[in-house]
Amino acid sequence: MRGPAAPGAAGRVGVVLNPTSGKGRGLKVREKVFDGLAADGFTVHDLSGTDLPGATARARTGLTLGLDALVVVGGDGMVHAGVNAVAGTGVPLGIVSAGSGNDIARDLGLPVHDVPASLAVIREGLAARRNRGRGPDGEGVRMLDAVAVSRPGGAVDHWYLAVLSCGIDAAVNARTNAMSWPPGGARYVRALLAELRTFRPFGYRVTMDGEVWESAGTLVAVANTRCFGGGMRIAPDAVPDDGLLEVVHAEGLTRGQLMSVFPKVYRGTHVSHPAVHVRRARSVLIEPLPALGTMPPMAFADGEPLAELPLQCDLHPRAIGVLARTLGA
Ligand SMILES: Nc1ncnc2c1ncn2[C@@H]1O[C@H](COP(=O)(O)OP(=O)(O)OP(=O)(O)O)[C@@H](O)[C@H]1O
Repeated sequence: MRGPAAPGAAGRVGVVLNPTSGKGRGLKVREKVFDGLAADGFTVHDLSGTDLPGATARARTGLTLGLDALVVVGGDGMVHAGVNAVAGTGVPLGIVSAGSGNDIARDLGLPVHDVPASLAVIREGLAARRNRGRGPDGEGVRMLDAVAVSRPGGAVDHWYLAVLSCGIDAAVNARTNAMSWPPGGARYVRALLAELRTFRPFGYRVTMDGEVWESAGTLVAVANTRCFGGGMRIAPDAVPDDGLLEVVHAEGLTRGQLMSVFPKVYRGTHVSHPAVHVRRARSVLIEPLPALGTMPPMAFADGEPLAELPLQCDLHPRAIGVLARTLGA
């Protein structure tokens, strides 16, 4: 059995924990995470905040401590915060998944709702990295593409790792967040039904590496990984380290078509519907096109509200290192 490692011998990590993630799971696992990292020989800095922007800001500031890794504890929103802190810095991200959906951890093959297994990945990943020298890549760290989001022609405002969407799903998300009743999942269903009742297609112009698509549409999603929304395979063939984004767009579906296509998203079979199109690109500009439909909703990325259109998404190959299982382990 492993005994406790000497304090600080394994390195220095910052931890950003969301106590509200997974309906309070984040708070429940708090002690286990902090005690576990200390027992593994890490010096641990608590960089948690009181909300998502606060957590992101504290994580960014914490990087000046000279961290060997930033560890996020929570769901996809916390991975989003971590990505916004470490993108392009060379500091790897450790993920302890304690959220509701955990789409990113699942897509990357990381443990879900298993703190000891997540801590083992972090410990072993950093040990493998130490043994190989501190280069950006190598065993223990998986380099992934990340997506920079900006206003057209502007500076980078945000990063994301998984999926940006400004379709009906984003409208449902926004409506759910604005409701205080009923509790739990029923709120999402109620918002979905309300959105379907009043749905009129959005007007989009999407420019993908110069190719332009203009249409009344139901959804535009720009995906680096496969899933969003707790297991919906919106881009079933997306690969987060292939240097390409998958752009999924659905034409202006009728309510009936929507009801039949929606369940297929869980298996990823919606992409064979004749009104659903998938393109690969590195650079994607999404603009509202009022002549063809209503104003698309605010974009969500990694499940978090991001910004109104127009938005430019640019793929940056291998911009993020995520602590992952050592090959062969
Ligand atoms: N102290 C906090 N730190 C970070 N985020 C917080 C905090 N308090 C509330 N939040 C909110 O928690 C949300 C992110 O939650 P997170 O993604 O970690 O868990 P989840 O939503 O349960 O899981 P998933 O996104 O995987 O479904 C954000 O929308 C954020 O506004």
